[in-house]
Parts: sequence; structure tokens; C-alpha cells
Amino acid sequence: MRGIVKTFPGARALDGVDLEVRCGEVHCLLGQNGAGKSTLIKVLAGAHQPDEGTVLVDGEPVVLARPTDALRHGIATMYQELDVVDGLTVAENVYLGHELATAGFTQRRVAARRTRELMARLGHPEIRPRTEVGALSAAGKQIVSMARALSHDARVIVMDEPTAVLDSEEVENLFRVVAELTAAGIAVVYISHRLEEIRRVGDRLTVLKDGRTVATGLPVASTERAELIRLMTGRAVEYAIPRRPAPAAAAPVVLDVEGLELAGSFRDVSFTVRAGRSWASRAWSAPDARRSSSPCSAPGARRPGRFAWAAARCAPARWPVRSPRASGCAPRSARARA
Ligand SMILES: Nc1ncnc2c1ncn2[C@@H]1O[C@H](COP(=O)(O)OP(=O)(O)OP(=O)(O)O)[C@@H](O)[C@H]1O
Repeated sequence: MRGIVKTFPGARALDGVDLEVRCGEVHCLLGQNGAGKSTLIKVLAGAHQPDEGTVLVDGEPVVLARPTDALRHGIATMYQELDVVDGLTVAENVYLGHELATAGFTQRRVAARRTRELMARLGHPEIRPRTEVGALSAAGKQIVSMARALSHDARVIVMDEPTAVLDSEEVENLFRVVAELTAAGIAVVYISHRLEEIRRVGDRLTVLKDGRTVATGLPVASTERAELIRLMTGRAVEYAIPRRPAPAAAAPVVLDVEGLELAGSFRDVSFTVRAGRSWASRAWSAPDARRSSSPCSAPGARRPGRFAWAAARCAPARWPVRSPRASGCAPRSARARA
């Protein structure tokens, strides 16, 4: 992609972006919110038309006027907001928009067989072709979306925040699939905000800021984290994440949680938070600490600090949560702090 410009009313989303992706690499696309990543991949997917710039496939300029053009050139996109149809079966979703040429019953049988093969390749043979997609978890729907990308014989697969809906085991499976795809020469454009993940999975990276390419083709392995933050924010790391003065060791406890449990979601979570401290959760990395479908998993509740309070408000049976008042702090300021 060369010199891509895209303007919306009131926003110049892309202001001359360059991106070069090679066969068999994982090319990570980084940038803060609003940097232009989604707009760029929508141009690549044929969903947006650029105002200026060129897209080249194998060195030849192509026009991606609609999503089917992108697919024809082997570019498939898995969007963050899962684009599967709940009321259709897995096989119908995989072949949606490019139904097999054979008719009726034969078509359904062939689609089912190929879908089974794709699911086995993706490490999920338990996802049956005739299952209705609405019955699958978010992670299952993502696998269907990936199977659809593979069914197009894609040469470039764009993954927009693919791990956002996955737990740690499913993330490992995704990384395995990505390694298999790249070993077969398929290029993956990988968008993520998680720098550790990029470090694990990526080969090269491109950083966008305010609709411009600020770095492209950097090797992931030798690019320091601090450099990435500087490129994304335009500021050195000490300014992007200012140092906080260390809290006094004897600072009062504002929140004290012991043996927190929500059946099927997490167990035995204990922590205390002292005034002036931030608290980083380890709960979500515990083997059995999975995302909950309870009200505790409401947006924001996954953020560790708020999680503590959101969980406290859900109040299941076994929660010896000691109130800030008991530890001698004014509840109001404690709540504000948390
Ligand atoms: N359809 C639209 N109409 C108007 N402005 C838009 C539209 N789509 C994107 N923008 C604007 O373009 C800029 C780039 O947005 P974009 O969604 O591409 O960023 P992003 O890097 O993907 O951010 P995020 O990580 O939050 O998804 C933002 O200022 C956004 O508000």
C-alpha cells in the first residue's frame, strides 16, 4: 500500500500511509486509538475507497472497489466485531458469499466436508459444519471467521485484535494456527495493542500515528518496547507513562479482598490495595480464572482495579471483602481511589 489517503467528513483518517507485507510473515500494525489502523485495513479489504494512493499485489496495481475484489486477490479480513451470521450454520457461514458451484444437496455435502477439513486444520474438529453459529462462543465464532478466510485460499489474512475474545488456551491455539499459515507462505497482518503478544507472534511491524506511517518494516525482535511506545505516542516512555512516587510502606489499606470466588469463573482471589498504589491483577492469568458471563464481566469489570469493585458489588455467597471503613479509611475517598 503506497501513499494511502482517506478522508471522512471532519477527519483525515489516513494521510499518506505506506505498508509493505511479504509472503509468510506476520506483519504487526500498531498505533494508538484513532491512529488509522481500522481505516487502513478496510481499504485493504475493499470496504473503503482511498482518496489517493495505490494498492499493489505482486507488484501490480489493483483496484479494490468492493470486498469481493479483495477476496479475489487473496486478501481476507477477520474483523474485531465478528462478522458471522448467528442464524446460519457453520458451513453456511464459511461459504457465505462464495457458495460452491454445485447445486443443492451435493453443494451442502461438499461444503460440510470442506468445513470439517478447515476446522481440523484450525485445531477445532469439535465445531461441526451443521451447528448453528449463534450457539458458539465468541472464540468459536472467531474460528468460523478464520475458516472463512482460509476457504478463500487467502494469501494475506488480516486479523484485527484477534485475541480480544480469547482466553489463554485459545490464544495459544491461534498462535499455532498463525505459525502454520505463515509456514505455508500466507502473510498475516496482525493488529494488536498487546506488545507482549506482538513480541511473540510478529516478524516485522509498522506503526501508525495520526493517520501517518511513523515507522515501517521494523524487525519485531530487535525493536525495544520503549522505542515502540515512543513511536506510537510521539513521546519518550517516561513521559508517556509518568513515574509515580512510591507510596509509603505504611499507607492504609483501602480495599482488602480475601478468597474471592464466583463459581465457574474464578476462585481463591485475594489482594489488598493500599492508598496511593495501583494494583495489577494476576487473577486473569490463573488457570481457572476465565472471563465470566456473570454481571461481573460487564465492560470495565475486566480492568483489574475496577474489577475489584465491580466484583464486590455482585456479592455472591462467599466473599469476605472487608470494607475500607473497617480498615480506618473514609469509604468515599477509598471508592474514588479504587
Ligand atoms: N466512518 C467514519 N467517519 C468519520 N470518521 C471516521 C470514520 N472512521 C474512522 N474515522 C476517524 O478516523 C480516524 C482513524 O480511525 P480508525 O478507526 O481507523 O483508528 P484505529 O487506529 O483503528 O483506532 P482503534 O484502535 O480505536 O480502532 C479517527 O479519528 C476516527 O474518528
